[in-house]
Amino acid sequence: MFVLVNLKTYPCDPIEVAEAVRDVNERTDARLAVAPQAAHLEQVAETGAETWAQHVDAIDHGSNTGHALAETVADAGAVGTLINHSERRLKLADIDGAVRAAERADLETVVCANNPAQIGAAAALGPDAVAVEPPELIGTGTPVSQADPDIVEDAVEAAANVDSEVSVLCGAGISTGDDVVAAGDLGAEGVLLASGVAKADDPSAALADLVEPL
Ligand SMILES: O=C[C@H](O)COP(=O)(O)O
Repeated sequence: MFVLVNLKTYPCDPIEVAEAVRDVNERTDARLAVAPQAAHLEQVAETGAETWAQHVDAIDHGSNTGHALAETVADAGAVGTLINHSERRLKLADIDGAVRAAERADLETVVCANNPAQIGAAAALGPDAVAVEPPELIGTGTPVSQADPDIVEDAVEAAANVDSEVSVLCGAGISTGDDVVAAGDLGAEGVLLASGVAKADDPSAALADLVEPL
């Protein structure tokens, strides 16, 4: 299972979380990665944790201001990027452009979507993975794998119908090892989570709990 921890703009210490991701990753068969804010990418990557960007733009080098260029994100040490997170929604053409930009910079891609229909459309753009996240469950602590298992199974089916090479992650409310196991039982190959780790008093213990049953 792939466990991708998005730090959003939570007021956590990105280095503390990244070191915990690195250390827990060494003790499990699961794959752990962390997605800090853009300004923290380099410091986080230097810890040795697998580092992802939260977003890249559909742009190339040139006359662009206030954007995230995929090559710069990769230079900072990121190996992958989220695209179209529920809190950073893009138009379809910009999702496509961001996937192409990430490919150009050799970044792995996870395109987020709200529901199975959008997952099918996202998979058609050829990312490495898609992540289904019902927006109403994000940050609630109520796991999607428990509150809405059908959405995960339907997303897995929708992606497979379009491109069987595209992996499916699920997210929203995931905070325990049981949630991760339930996601896997529904066909997800990974989970995307944030508050369960970023808001935890002890991020290292929260991460250890997440991967303990894997
Ligand atoms: O990127 C992470 C997702 O939006 C899930 O957030 P959450 O784990 O706080 O529900």
